[in-house]
Amino acid sequence: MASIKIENVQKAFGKTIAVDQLNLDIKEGEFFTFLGPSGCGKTTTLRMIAGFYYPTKGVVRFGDKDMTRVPPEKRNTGMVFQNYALFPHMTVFENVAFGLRVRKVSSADLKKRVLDALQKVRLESYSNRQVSQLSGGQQQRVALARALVIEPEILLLDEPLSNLDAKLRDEMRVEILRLQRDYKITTIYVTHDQAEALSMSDRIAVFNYGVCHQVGTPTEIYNRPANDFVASFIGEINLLPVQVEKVHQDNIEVALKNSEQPIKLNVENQARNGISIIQSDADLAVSIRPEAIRILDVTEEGMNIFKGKINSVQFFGSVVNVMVDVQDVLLRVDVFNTHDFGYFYQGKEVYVQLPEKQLRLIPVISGDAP
Ligand SMILES: Nc1ncnc2c1ncn2[C@@H]1O[C@H](COP(=O)(O)OP(=O)(O)OP(=O)(O)O)[C@@H](O)[C@H]1O
Repeated sequence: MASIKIENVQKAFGKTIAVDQLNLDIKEGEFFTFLGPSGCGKTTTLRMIAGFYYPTKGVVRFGDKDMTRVPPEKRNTGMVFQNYALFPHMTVFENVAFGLRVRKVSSADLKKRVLDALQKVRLESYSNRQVSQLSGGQQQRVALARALVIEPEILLLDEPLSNLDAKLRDEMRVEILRLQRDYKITTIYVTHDQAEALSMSDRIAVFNYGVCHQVGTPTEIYNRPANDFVASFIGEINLLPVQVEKVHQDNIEVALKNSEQPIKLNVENQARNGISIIQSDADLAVSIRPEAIRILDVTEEGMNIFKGKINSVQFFGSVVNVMVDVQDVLLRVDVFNTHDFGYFYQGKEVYVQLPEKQLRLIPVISGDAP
């Protein structure tokens, strides 16, 4: 097991800067996910950790050891790829044994370790099968066993589930987490699937255009996004452009920019996204998750309550999505399906409450993409 430190790393391919000014501190035994859209630099970063690429600038450390220019075979990392990268004409046993044979492990030890690894991924009865006779999920288990059998310090998983159907994906998520906990191995998981990232990770780094925008636990990333990119990449969100009117010690008064009549909101004044953001030149928005907005039949005492009209209703089974028009600002509200059929309908007048603690004042950076 090892911790991983990435210090001011940049990777350029000619004029393309694939990764820039990257700093990450991944703890021993952590399940750490790189999340972001296609081409954002996830795989390039993983490959710099594996040693397949060397950084253009910066340092990669495992524990205190500088690994920046150490070749892959001297790093003790196990890697699993999206396309499995198995040898199709070899048996399951031989695929898993491959890394041990390269390391010249004695045949008795080799047999024991391969069978142990196959048992861990529940494929012990398949050891003599050709890999080409296995299902996608089984092949991915072989790839996992092959990576784990060498007892790596670090496990690197590059979109390992993206070739599997939805049901198998769910099963393999559980399997990977179980293995990670059994082996207590520092794991980096690359995905563009937010549900995978939120449900599996200890912490997540969110990337876009080669830049890491936020590192945090799944709840931090979801509840306290650092900017509009993170907010809208993960889950559904209402993003309301605002300008700051007044700053108080505990809260900030903002005014919505696009409303017909002035709408003022009170937002909690947090040190993290309060003063420093207000003093910067960034455009600002208030973000709120659809499930955090309350719909009321009658108005109540309280802050941030506005009269609106239902614009549309969509039924999704457990959740009903209600779009509410407040002074030309359209708010997405998700409510649990606990009301009678027809309770929400187009044109119905309602009140909405945007609870102060659920509102985040965040910088708008999406215009900055190269
Ligand atoms: N070997 C290479 N040569 C030139 N450019 C590259 C190379 N590898 C990656 N890039 C570029 O670097 C950027 C980041 O690519 P990378 O593969 O790291 O993204 P990613 O987030 O893993 O994407 P995906 O989810 O599609 O795999 C992209 O613009 C890509 O085109």
